[in-house]
Amino acid sequence: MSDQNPLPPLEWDSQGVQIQGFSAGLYQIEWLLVTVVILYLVIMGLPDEGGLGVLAATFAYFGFSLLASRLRFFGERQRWLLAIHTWAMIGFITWFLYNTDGVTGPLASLYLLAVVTSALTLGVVVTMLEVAAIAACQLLLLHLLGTDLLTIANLAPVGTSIFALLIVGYLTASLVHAIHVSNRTLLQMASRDPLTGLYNRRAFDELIKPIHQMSKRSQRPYSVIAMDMDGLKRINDTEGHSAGDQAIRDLAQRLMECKRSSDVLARYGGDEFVMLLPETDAVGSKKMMQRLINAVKDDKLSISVGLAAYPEHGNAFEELLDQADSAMYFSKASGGNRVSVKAVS
Ligand SMILES: Nc1nc2c(ncn2[C@@H]2O[C@H](COP(=O)(O)OP(=O)(O)OP(=O)(O)O)[C@@H](O)[C@H]2O)c(=O)[nH]1
Repeated sequence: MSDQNPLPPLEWDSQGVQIQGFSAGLYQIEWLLVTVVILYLVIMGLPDEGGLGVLAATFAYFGFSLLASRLRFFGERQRWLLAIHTWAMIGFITWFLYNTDGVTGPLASLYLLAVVTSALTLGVVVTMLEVAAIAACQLLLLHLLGTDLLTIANLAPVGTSIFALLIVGYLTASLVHAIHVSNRTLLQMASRDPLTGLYNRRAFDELIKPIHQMSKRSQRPYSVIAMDMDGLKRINDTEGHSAGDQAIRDLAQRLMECKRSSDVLARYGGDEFVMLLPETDAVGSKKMMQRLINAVKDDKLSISVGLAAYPEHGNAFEELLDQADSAMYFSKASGGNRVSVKAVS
């Protein structure tokens, strides 16, 4: 039915989507870190003390990253599992620095990779905590390397680099948060009908795909409902366009109240609504629609309804929607305010 680009999941956790999209970038950052470390070791040679340890840690870290990228058992949508990646990164960098040029050398800026990874995916608070963890690691390193922690001259370089990490982490995480917010707003605008707040046609066409696939696999039924309001033009002509708008909103409200939470409801256009009822055959959905017709009568509204069910009326969603549509036109031609299951030629 629709060749448009697929939407992200509609009830999306924008940060979750961001994390998912970022997973490829995460491995690139990890492998960049390993490349920098190996380049350093090739150019500078293995450190006299702990050289083998550094080499072993580098291979272990690379193996961890490779395994995570191949097996995908970390499932980057889960934030705390992604946090494990950044902790592993911080631990590896700390071990590397311990065995090479310590906290005060240029290699300490490798911590930026962990901070940026965290800021892109885990938000401001977690990133600030990660910077605190990096500060603790740096102080521990200074202590292990025998530096006097009580002198300002020794602490100043660490303080400066931590301050820089804080700024980079905070600004990056804030920027990413702003992008989440605007993405969420854009998605809302692209997937909702502004008058009723229901899903629009594009969103509906995307949402029904997984339901159709699931029913096909399990051979469980589902029903497609086409609904059209009766007499909207008359309301517009006699009471004005805003009364027509209100009638559409009232109907949408009723439909929302009557449907189950698993049912997918959308305004398809004008005074036309569609609904998909998972796990419901034609008999069940006809009963439900009859109840709905009675319920909208209380609002002095009337609808014509047509329905078709999978698999009894067709195997493709488009076919079912066509069947439901022609059944709806049959209801309309029969005087409206009724539900029909199959169109009569
Ligand atoms: N107020 C309002 N009117 C709309 C909206 N969208 C479409 N319409 C109008 O609704 C009317 C629908 O006309 P018809 O398709 O003939 O529907 P009807 O008057 O309900 O007639 P039947 O469907 O035959 O019962 C048209 O005049 C459209 O301009 C909307 O968002 N708000």
